[in-house]
Amino acid sequence: MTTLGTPLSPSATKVMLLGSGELGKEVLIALQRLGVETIAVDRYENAPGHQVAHRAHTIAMSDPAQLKALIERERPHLVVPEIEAIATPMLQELETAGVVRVIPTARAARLTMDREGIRRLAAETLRLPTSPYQFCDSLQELQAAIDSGIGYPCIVKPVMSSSGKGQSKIDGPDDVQKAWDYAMAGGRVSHGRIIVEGFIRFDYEITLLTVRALGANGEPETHFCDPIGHVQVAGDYVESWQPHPMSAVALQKSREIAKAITDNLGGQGLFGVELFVAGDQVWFSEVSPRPHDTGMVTMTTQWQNEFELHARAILGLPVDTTLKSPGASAVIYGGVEAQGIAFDGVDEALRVPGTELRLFGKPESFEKRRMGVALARDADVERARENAKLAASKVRPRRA
Ligand SMILES: Nc1ncnc2c1ncn2[C@@H]1O[C@H](COP(=O)(O)OP(=O)(O)OP(=O)(O)O)[C@@H](O)[C@H]1O
Ligand SMILES: NCC(=O)N[C@@H]1O[C@H](COP(=O)([O-])[O-])[C@@H](O)[C@H]1O
Ligand SMILES: [Mg+2]
Repeated sequence: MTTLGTPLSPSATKVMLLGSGELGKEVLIALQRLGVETIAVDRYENAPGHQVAHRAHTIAMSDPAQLKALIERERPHLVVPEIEAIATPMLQELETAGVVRVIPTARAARLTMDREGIRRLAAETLRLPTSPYQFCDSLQELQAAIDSGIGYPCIVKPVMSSSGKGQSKIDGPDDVQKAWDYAMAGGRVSHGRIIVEGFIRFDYEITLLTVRALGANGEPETHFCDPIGHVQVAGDYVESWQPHPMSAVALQKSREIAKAITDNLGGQGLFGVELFVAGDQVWFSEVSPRPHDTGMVTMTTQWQNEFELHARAILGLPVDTTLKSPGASAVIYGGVEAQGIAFDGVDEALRVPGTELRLFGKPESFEKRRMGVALARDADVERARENAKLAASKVRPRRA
């Protein structure tokens, strides 16, 4: 049985988000709607989630001492990681000591913060199909890995990074040094290690949102959302849509892979399982043990979006993953480097039929920082894609 309390009272159910960007902001809103007391944490002031939570804290989440002190001070019932770069060994320590419950589990947060942890689990322990890969600590090791089997083209990524930071494609020997230097500069936590992956020539890639939620008997059950198709540029998502059509065989394989990896990671919550598909062949790429950026489309396509599903699942509540309407999302980048920017054209954007906008409220804009997203629903998913892109293009960020 789940019992929820009253926020800001002794009965409160308290949830702490570690990372409070655009994804955490929506989880916080979903929790607020259930009367949960929310605590938003991020590395900078006035992060999107800070603006909607009961309390906001700014700390270095990768510093175990700061993280421990804050958790001991706030004593949340649940700690919900929202980014990778967190002192996850400390979370494991606190979970083992019974101080907090980490979503979905501290082990899942630790394994997925490092590409090596999750890739070895998927490929070597669970034997899921993945791209060929090697881990390297120097430019020489990278060159040797390429020469001894990974070959060209290949992709280099820092082991600790996300949203394509530090990631680049190597087409031939001339690109190797550049890719190494870029990876060294781009990781989220300074770390000299990279993964080099053989390039998969997929027909399309999907995110399969997979929810582990408690059934009526108290046992975890797995629910799948309809597949989300997406386009990535330089390792960062620019467009997504749902549903993405798939052959019955590819869909079945995708669900089997998603079930295998999420069963192993365990706990309760929503996962974004990233898969590459060519014909009926499916490769596991990676998994987020939390809502996924490409899943923002569910804010317009599902009865319960990915953030509501996460909130419900972690609280032990039932979930419903059914589609409401086909739809699409398109990213709005900052385009300028400035604080407190203004967005022109919001009215023109919202005149595009069936559209909605989310402007995240990030205090500082960078050229390639995701500042908002346009959503569009339409019975025809291709028209939804066009409309989402059109609406996004009408929003013009500028220096205020
Ligand atoms: N081995 C590969 N072969 C072909 N394309 C790849 C490969 N690895 C990554 N990509 C492309 O780069 C994108 C980003 O890669 P990946 O998901 O590993 O990076 P990320 O930084 O963790 O991204 P995010 O945090 O946004 O999920 C993939 O969605 C895919 O389009
Ligand atoms: N692919 C992971 C992802 O999309 N994470 C989302 O981006 C935020 C960081 O944005 P920022 O770099 O602009 O601060 C994170 O807090 C999370 O919401
Ligand atoms: Mg990814």
